[in-house]
Amino acid sequence: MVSLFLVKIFHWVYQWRNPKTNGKLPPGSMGFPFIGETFEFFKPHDALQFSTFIKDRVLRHGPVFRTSLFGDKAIISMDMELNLEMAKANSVPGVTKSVIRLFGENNLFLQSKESHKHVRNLTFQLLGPQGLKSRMIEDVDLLARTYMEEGARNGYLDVKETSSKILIGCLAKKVMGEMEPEAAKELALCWRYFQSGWFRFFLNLPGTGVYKMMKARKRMMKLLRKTVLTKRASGEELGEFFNIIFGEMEGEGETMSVENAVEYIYTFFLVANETTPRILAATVKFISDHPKVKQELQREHEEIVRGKAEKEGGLTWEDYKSMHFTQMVINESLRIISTAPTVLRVLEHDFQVGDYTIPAGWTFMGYPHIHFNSEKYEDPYAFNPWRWEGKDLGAIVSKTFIPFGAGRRLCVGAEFAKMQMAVFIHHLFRYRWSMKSGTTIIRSFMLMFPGGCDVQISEDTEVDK
Ligand code: HEM
Repeated sequence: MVSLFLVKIFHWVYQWRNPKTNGKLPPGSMGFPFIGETFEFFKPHDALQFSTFIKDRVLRHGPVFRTSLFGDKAIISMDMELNLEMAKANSVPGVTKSVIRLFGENNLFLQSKESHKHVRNLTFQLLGPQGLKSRMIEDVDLLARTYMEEGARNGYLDVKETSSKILIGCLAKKVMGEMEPEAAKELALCWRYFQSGWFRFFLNLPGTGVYKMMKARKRMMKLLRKTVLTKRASGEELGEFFNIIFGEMEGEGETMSVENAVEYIYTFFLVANETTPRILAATVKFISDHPKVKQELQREHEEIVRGKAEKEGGLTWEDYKSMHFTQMVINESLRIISTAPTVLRVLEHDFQVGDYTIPAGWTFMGYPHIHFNSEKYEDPYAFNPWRWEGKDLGAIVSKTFIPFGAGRRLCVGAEFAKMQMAVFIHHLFRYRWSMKSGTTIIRSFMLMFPGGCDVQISEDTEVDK
């Protein structure tokens, strides 16, 4: 009996380590059953370098190898051509089971090609250049100014947290219109439970990050749903986003159910909050570490302030577009901090790569290794915004630059993120500021700041005072 059990176990382990395919799999190892190589993959590392997990395997197996992460079979690729091909050929997002649970099984971003196309078009109306210009920049500007002033009064501000507050504040207003103070408070509270690390574990067990996130999700969805239904019943104005989503602006019929609309909006809150604040905090750290960059930014932003007829005049879209050096800094920061995969897909069909076959159903994770190719970027590990001089700063994707992914799942919030970062930097440079010494950036898939990411600013150091 025992020996039969052992044979079964060995067989199971053998099958796990040698998955069946229609061809030859790329080299690699699958680790332990179920857990795979997840823990090694997540070991924290210097954020400006690829992890030892990746480096070791590239040395051992070459730029394309197999592994198992988060309970799924996966292919990791450092090959840019393959990454772009996969991004174009596949439209199913490569997200973990915990992420699917969090985003909602019926989330339109995860549904059929048609619904995905529809939400992308819709998002473009909300967050594309026209939407940002006409309805976003003003709010981001006002919130950034307000929080910066608050920080100056306190003597410091946490960059990640402040960026998060700006994002949530701005999205909440666009989504809900004027919100009951109680509801706004409750919405802010939900974020406390949205901790990093939630995507790692695929089991929703009490005490885990996933469990807390799922609870927060439920609360937030309930709140959004209630606000929408109450406002609609009383004929009160919803925010501009819901007006557009429900097609009321153009006097069209309803295009999306309340349920789907709430889930769609929730996706923004979640994704936006997990990305921009971290990248922005890293960018501020890079600026702080490079005095010449800081000096050039100071010059650019002082010039914008000087050019204003009124000192307190808000930023315009033209001001934003005139921030050339700031945009060079943002691009450089996005390039150098991209030490994580940016093209994530589940393969829809078997895919042939040279002698190897990548099976349908496997997760594909494409790393932007090209960002560190010395033929494309001289001295690639150096933070040098001037390398972007004369380049198209508006492009969010190219053959050598994929911080926002590529193809059919290219980030829909890229323009919004870049604008928010630029506006934040502008307001930061209204003060003489310094980053708290000892700030470090590590990566455990996501960017982390173990010592925090505070900057010291004060009212006395306001430029032009
Ligand atoms: C600097 C900040 C950001 C970075 C680096 C970033 C990066 C990415 C990446 C790498 C992808 C996957 C693309 C792929 O697999 O090809 C993605 C997708 C996505 N991002 Fe962003 N993102 C950022 C900010 C935002 C913001 C602010 C929002 C929303 C307001 C947003 C919404 C989304 C959505 C909805 C998707 C899924 C798109 C789809 O499946 O069609 N992102 N992002």
